Amino acid sequence: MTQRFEFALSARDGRARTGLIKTPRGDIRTPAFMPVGTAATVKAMMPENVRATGADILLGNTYHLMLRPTAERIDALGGLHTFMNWDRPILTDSGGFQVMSLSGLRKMSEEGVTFKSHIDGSKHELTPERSMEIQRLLGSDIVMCFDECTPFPATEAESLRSMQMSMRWANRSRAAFGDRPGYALFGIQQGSVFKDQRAESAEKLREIGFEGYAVGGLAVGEGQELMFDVLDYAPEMLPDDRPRYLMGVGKPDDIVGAVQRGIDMFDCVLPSRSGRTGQVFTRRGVLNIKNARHQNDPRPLDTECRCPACQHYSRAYLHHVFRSQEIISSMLLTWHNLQYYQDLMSGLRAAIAAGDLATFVADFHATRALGDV
Ligand SMILES: CNc1nc2cc3c(=O)[nH]c(N)nc3c(CCc3ccccc3)c2[nH]1
Repeated sequence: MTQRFEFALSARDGRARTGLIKTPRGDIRTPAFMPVGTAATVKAMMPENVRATGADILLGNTYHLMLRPTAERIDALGGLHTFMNWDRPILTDSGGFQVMSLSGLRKMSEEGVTFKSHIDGSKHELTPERSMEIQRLLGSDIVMCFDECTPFPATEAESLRSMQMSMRWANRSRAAFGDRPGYALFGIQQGSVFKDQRAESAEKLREIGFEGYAVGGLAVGEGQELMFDVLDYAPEMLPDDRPRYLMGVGKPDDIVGAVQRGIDMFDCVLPSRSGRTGQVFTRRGVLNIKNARHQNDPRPLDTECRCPACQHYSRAYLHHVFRSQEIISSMLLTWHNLQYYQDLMSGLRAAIAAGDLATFVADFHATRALGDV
């Protein structure tokens, strides 16, 4: 086990890369999908079962945990790893994105953001310094800079102002983070869909220096085509030898396209959240188990899947427990969707290592086009 945070690339295929992030709490195989554990739990999953799907790292959330149960209480109880019984790496977001998407009444300034809790209306403040302190109290292994995710659409002027404030906040985040061997601080590139601004942001982050870099400001409603247009140049503006994390992405085909464009790390609520609404990901596309067409179907969700849902239950059963709003429905569908995502990532890693990513991607799309999900 290393006491340092290291990233080693083991193979490349075009712009795609596969490698390993080594941390004191364990290794992360890249390209990696990181399940979201917002309130110190991946909903409907026990941590050992999240690990069983193949996940090497989980995500936590500064915004949610600072409101409830508070970072100070989690720290007093031994930190987030002990608190949620996950001893492998945890990445936490810095909170700004969630404030803008969840909180009531908020005021932005150069200092940071003040807002009212969506839980009880109490007043709170987040600044780069406070965000670093919260993430330190939580004990997260990968800390994200406090930034503003520029809303989409934004004019060039709005985007430039927002990005430049995020870069000043990145400076303050780096200063407040301090010297913490084995822990990593990731910078977040902004600049919306403007190439020159993405370049300016990347240069500023490189100047400051981070252990990893995120492409922020995407998956905010711009659509896949525009996202891929940005990814055609933005990732490669970031240091080649450090992990690149595309925040909030995404659907399986978003991930495949982003891996082809040089992204190493992903997070998305889709597999867990949509699982609870009956949406199921399979190699032949997406189905919704709520549909009456499944009520007599004895087949598993996906014949190639090794998860408990596919090994022991029929579509008919899963339809029944979903319709009956049984708790096991959320458990089995979440497990299956997370397993599907992890199997997709291990397929991508193997394909890059073998130098035949193009074949993998062609098969991925062809299988989904077969229909008959
Ligand atoms: C769904 N789309 C989406 N686009 C995002 C852009 C940004 C961005 O530009 N800056 C930051 N800081 N976060 C972003 C997030 C949240 C990702 C997250 C959620 C939960 C836990 C850990 C991490 C985003 N999510």
